Amino acid sequence: MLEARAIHHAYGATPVLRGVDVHASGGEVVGLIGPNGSGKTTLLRTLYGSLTPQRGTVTLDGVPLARLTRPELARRLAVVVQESTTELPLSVADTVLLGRIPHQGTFQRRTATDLAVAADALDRVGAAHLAGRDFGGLSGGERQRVLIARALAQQADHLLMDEPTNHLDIHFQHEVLHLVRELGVTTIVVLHDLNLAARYCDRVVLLDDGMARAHGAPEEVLDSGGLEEVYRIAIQAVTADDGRMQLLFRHMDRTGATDAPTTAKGRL
Ligand SMILES: Nc1ncnc2c1ncn2[C@@H]1O[C@H](COP(=O)(O)OP(=O)(O)OP(=O)(O)O)[C@@H](O)[C@H]1O
Repeated sequence: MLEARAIHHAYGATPVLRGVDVHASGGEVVGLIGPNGSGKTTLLRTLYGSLTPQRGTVTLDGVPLARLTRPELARRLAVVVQESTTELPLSVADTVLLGRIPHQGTFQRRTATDLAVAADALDRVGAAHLAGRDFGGLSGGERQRVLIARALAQQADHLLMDEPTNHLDIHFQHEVLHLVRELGVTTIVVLHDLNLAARYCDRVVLLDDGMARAHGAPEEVLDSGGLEEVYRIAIQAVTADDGRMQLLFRHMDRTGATDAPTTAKGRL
C-alpha cells in the first residue's frame, strides 16, 4: 500500500497542499482529479519521493519512502510523468530497457529476460514497430507510449502516472487506461478527463486548492454539485449504453448562468 497522510507543502510562501490524504492498495486504480493548479502534480511528486513534503508522511507498505534506497524504490514503484522525457540519444528499445536497471546489478549486462520483458512491454502499448527508432524523433503520443512501456518493463507493483493520456489519440487514451486496469498494479493516476476517470478508476480524489474536496467511488464524487463548483462548469451525468456514467459539460459564467442551448436536441 502506498499512503500519503496529512501532506502539507508550500512553494515559498504559497501553500499548495494543505493536509491531503491519499492511499492506494491491492491493485486498485485511484484517480487524482482537480482543476489546474489544485496540487495534483505536487502531490504525485511527494508520492514517488521527488519532493519531500514540509509536513506529513508518505509510506510504502508502512515504510517511509526516505528509508528505502533508490533501487528498492524503483523495484516497487514505477513512474510515468511528463518531465521524464529524456534528451539522451537513445533508441526506443534502449529507452524501455532503462526500466530494467533496478533489476540489474552494477555493471551487469542485460539478460535475455531483460530483453524479453522490454519487448513485451513495447508490444503491450502497441509500439513494437518503434523499437529501432530514435526516441527523440517520436511524436508526443509515441513518446508517451514508450514511457509507459518503460514503466511496465520495471515490473513494479505500484504505478504513478501524471496525465498519461496527454498527447494520445482517443483510441490510445482508452487503450492505455484499459491496460492499466488489466495490469492489476496498484496505481495512482492524475487525470484531467473526468470521463476517463469515471470509466477506469476504482476511486477518485478531487483536489481543490490543495485540499481533498471529495474522495470515493467515481459515481459518488463525479455526480455531485461539488464538482460543478470546483470546476466552474455545468455538468450533467448521463448513463451510457453500457450502463456506465458519462458526463456532459456546458460553460458556466461567474454568476452561475450557463450557455443557452441552441436547439432542443443540443440541450443538456
Ligand atoms: N516548482 C514550483 N515552484 C513554485 N510554484 C510551483 C512549483 N510547482 C508548482 N507550483 C505551483 O503550485 C500550484 C500547484 O501546482 P501543481 O502542478 O501541483 O498543480 P496541478 O493540479 O498539477 O495543475 P495542472 O492541472 O495545471 O497540471 C500551482 O499554483 C503552481 O503554479
